[in-house]
Order: sequence, then C-alpha cells, then structure tokens
Amino acid sequence: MLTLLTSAQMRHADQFTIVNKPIASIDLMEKAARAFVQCFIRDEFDAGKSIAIFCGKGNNGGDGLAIAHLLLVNGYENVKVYIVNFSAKQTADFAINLQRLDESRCKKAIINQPADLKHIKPDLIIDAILGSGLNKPLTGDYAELARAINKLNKKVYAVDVPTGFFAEGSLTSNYNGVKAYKTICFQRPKINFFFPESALATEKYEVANIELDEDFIQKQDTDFYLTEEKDIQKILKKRKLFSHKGTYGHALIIAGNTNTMGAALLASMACLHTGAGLTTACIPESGLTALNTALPEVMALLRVEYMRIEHPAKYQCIAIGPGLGIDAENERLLESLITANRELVIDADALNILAERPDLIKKLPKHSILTPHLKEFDRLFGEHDTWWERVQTAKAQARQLQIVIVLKNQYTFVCLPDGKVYINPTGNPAMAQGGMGDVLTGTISGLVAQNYPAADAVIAGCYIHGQTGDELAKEQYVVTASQLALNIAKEIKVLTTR
Ligand SMILES: NC(=O)C1=CN([C@@H]2O[C@H](COP(=O)(O)OP(=O)(O)OC[C@H]3O[C@@H](n4cnc5c(N)ncnc54)[C@H](OP(=O)(O)O)[C@@H]3O)[C@@H](O)[C@H]2O)[C@@H](O)CC1
Ligand SMILES: Nc1ncnc2c1ncn2[C@@H]1O[C@H](COP(=O)(O)OP(=O)(O)O)[C@@H](O)[C@H]1O
Repeated sequence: MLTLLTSAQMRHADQFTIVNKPIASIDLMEKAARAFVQCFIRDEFDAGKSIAIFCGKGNNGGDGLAIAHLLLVNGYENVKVYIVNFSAKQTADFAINLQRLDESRCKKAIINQPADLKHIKPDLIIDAILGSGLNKPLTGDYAELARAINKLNKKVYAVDVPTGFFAEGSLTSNYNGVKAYKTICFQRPKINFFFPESALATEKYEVANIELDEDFIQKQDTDFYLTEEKDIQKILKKRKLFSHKGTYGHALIIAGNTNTMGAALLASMACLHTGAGLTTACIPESGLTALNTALPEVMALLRVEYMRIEHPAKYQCIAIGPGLGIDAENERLLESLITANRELVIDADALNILAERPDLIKKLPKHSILTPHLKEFDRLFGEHDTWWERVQTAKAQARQLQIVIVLKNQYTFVCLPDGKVYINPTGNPAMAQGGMGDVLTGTISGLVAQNYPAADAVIAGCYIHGQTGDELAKEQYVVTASQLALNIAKEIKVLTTR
C-alpha cells in the first residue's frame, strides 16, 4: 500500500530527507527538476518546439528555473522563462536558481501583470507558478494569469501540481487555476488526483521519483492509501492440492427481477469466475430458463422460497441487490437477513431499500459490505456537494457502523471500519457500461465465499475487477460486463503466478 500524504506531510518528508540523507535543499530541487525533465522528454521528444516556462518565486518556481536549464542542456533550443513577479517574496532556492539561470544563455522575461502575456505564442507551456505551497484560492493577478494561460490553448505540463489546484481537501466545480494536460508530481500522487473534480485541473498525472526517504513516508499517519499490485498478490491464495468445491465456499446471490434478470446472471457469473466453490442465484421464477441456459454451473433458489434462507449458515457469503427490484417482499427479505445478523454484501436496489429504511442501516451486521455508486451513496447518507465531503462521510459511516463501504467511481474508495481509505487504481472509461457494478458485486462475493476477510475481499475484488477491464481495454473500445466477468479467472491466474 502506498501512503498518500498531505502537502504538509510531504514538506516534512522533504525536510526529513534533507536532514537525514543528507542532501542540500538546492540539490533536492535539482533532483526534482531532473526527474521532471526525464518524464517530460519521454513525452515531448521534439526539441525544436518552443517552450514557455512560467515560474513563480517560491520553490515551485525554483523547480521551473532548474527545468529550463536542464531542457537547454538536453538540446531544447527554444526555451524561455517567464518570471511571474506578483510578489516581492522569493525563496532562497529560487534565488540560487535564478542566479544560475542569469549566468546561462536561457532567455528570460518578467511578467508584472497578466496583460504581459499577450504576445506569447509557445508550442508548449510548463507551469511552475504555484505548487504545493498554495494556501488560498487564486484571486486577482494570479487568477487572471491562469485564465490567460488557459486561453492560449496550448498543452500545459504542470510541475508537481497545476497552479491553483489544492492537493487535498474539497475541490469546487468552479476551478479557476491552470488547466494542465499532464501533471508531473514528485514522489507521490496528490490525494486529490483521485477525486473526479480533479479532471478540471489535469487530464493525467505521472509520478516522478525524487528519492525522498521512503521509510519515513510509509510510516506517516494517513487515512489514504493507494492499493498496489503486490498487495493483491499478498492477499490472493493459490488453489490448494486435494481441494474440492466445498473448500471454496458457497455464495448466495439474491438478485434479478422480470426486467433485470441480467443483473443476477452477471453477478452470479462473476462469482463463479472468481472461484466460489458453489454459487446459488436466488431469483424469481421468470429467470429460471435464462439462468439454466446461460450459467449451467449456477444453482437456482426461487425467490418465493426465500424463507429457506433463514438458515443462512449454509452460505459463506450472501449478496443481495443487483436488479432486485424494490417492493414489500424484497424489503421483508432484506430486513430478515439483517435481523439474522449475518454479514452481507449489499448493492443496488438493496441499497435503495436501505435508503428508505434508516432504522435498518443502524442494524447492519458488522463487516457487511456496501457497494454504492455516487447516487446510491447520497440516497443512503445525504446529498454531498463535493467528492471530498462524500468520502469523509463514507469514512465516518464505515467507522461508526463497523462496515466496509465501497464508494464506486473511476477510482473506487474502499472505506474500512478502522477509518482508513484504500483507493483502487485500476479500471478505465471503457468499463463505463451498465452491469459493471453487478460484476463487481459478484467478484467481491466470490472472494468472501472463499473466506477472505471483508476488507481483503473488497480491496482485491476492486483491483481484479478494474485490472481485468484494463487488460480488455488494451484492445477494445468498450468492455462489456459479461466479457469482464468471463475474464476474471484469467486475471486472477496472472496475479497469483506473477
Ligand atoms: N525542498 C523542497 O521542499 C522541495 C520542494 N519542491 C517544490 O516546491 C514546491 C512547493 O514550494 P513552496 O513551498 O515554496 O510553495 P509554492 O507552491 O512555490 O508557493 C510559493 C508561495 O506562494 C504563495 N501563495 C500561495 N497561495 C497563493 C495564492 N493563492 N495566491 C498568491 N500567492 C499564493 C505563498 O506565499 P504566502 O501567501 O504564504 O506569502 C507560497 O509560500 C513543490 O510544489 C515542489 O514543486 C521540489 O523542488 C522538491 C523539493
Ligand atoms: N470510467 C471508469 N473507470 C473505472 N471504473 C469504472 C468506470 N466507469 C465505471 N467503472 C466501474 O464500473 C462499476 C459501475 O458500477 P455501477 O454504477 O453500480 O454499475 P451498474 O449498476 O450498471 O452495474 C464500478 O465498479 C466502477 O468502478
């Protein structure tokens, strides 16, 4: 798990590295500039392009000056630095790099007001005006300059963070900073890169390693972690010798309705391919033919016979919700399961039923797993203006109710009962199609059935789901939910043998 740090914590990591490595602060800045240039050159190898580098007078601007010098050394001839002179203050390392630049042949101009930007026509822009030192929203000249840079309509590479972008905390939908094509940040992604509103500030990001003290960074007290492939490899177990279907658990998927039987099929299919020993779909009678035709391995339990579930010990996992439908019968079924105090995987319509029954939310069995998308989440826990606020609520609710909340999005936030949030890095827009959430529910259920603890099942389930989608998207414009379900077993094999 990679710890994700706030700007203040990153500053401590800088300082710790400076003192303990030891390395002079100006040398660390040089390292950052080198790391940036290495990434930049990989993308923009045409050294003939004209590059405008906008530098503030803090350390972010100091990086910009060092980057200018390094680009010249690397053969980029048309580099020009624009010093943004809106403040009298400058940092010591900025001053050192400015002197170095003055001694070089790099072209330089001073921007005293945003209007000075009028005649600039670069091919590319590097934004090093304000970095992680941003401490208030942009106003006045800074806001106007950002607007003017955006109006140039050029590809912008941001150093560490786009000017005006807060690395953590609530992001508003009226972002007024620099809009970057790519942000090349140092050592760790910023927490806010994983929140959907960040798309207004940067299309993508890349992390450049500047050799800060990793041990120190990993030990920092944080609520945010980024899941890595090696974590999943640690979680997943190989199939055992002499094992049989009983070894891998029995999952019950309560799902489907007349017009939404596909959801039950998709969730059951994913459960099957994730490796549950047995899968039973609890569906209405109208779905029997479809189930028996499409998924001969899956057993059926008619929903009218649901009272049989009153002996839930038979199942190692009970999931409820995909395509379920909202009616009194299903509400009664959900209530009886919650009252039986067996941990559940709860998705889709079962979440919508819960939203109407706050009394049941309070009674949720500990370690139950809720998998809401944005709308389901807000129906359950109230409207939120920003994703940051939504994740804060998810964290608090997961802790208070001692459950796992899987808040789904491009980057899914897995909120655990201990208040920690694990951000899932896999998945892609080719997966943005109906049924994908049903497949996630089936994947998580398949892992719970195999006796993985709730937290492991969810962290691994989200990763596998997204990774399977990523592999398919390499060759496809869109990935359908059933295709994804069919490919899960292949991806788990890769993850357990790599
Ligand atoms: N050794 C290291 O530490 C390393 C650091 N590195 C680099 O340093 C960057 C952080 O640099 P930094 O801390 O100097 O802050 P930076 O972003 O340049 O801002 C400067 C000043 O701007 C001001 N300001 C803030 N908000 C404002 C606003 N809205 N409108 C107007 N002004 C505003 C504020 O001044 P204040 O308002 O407090 O007087 C602030 O102090 C980091 O992103 C990375 O690129 C790398 O080289 C790796 C090694
Ligand atoms: N752009 C995307 N990038 C990554 N994952 C995505 C993207 N779009 C959708 N997904 C994934 O697909 C699933 C969609 O879930 P949900 O909205 O419940 O779908 P449905 O209700 O149609 O089954 C989630 O796991 C989500 O993370």
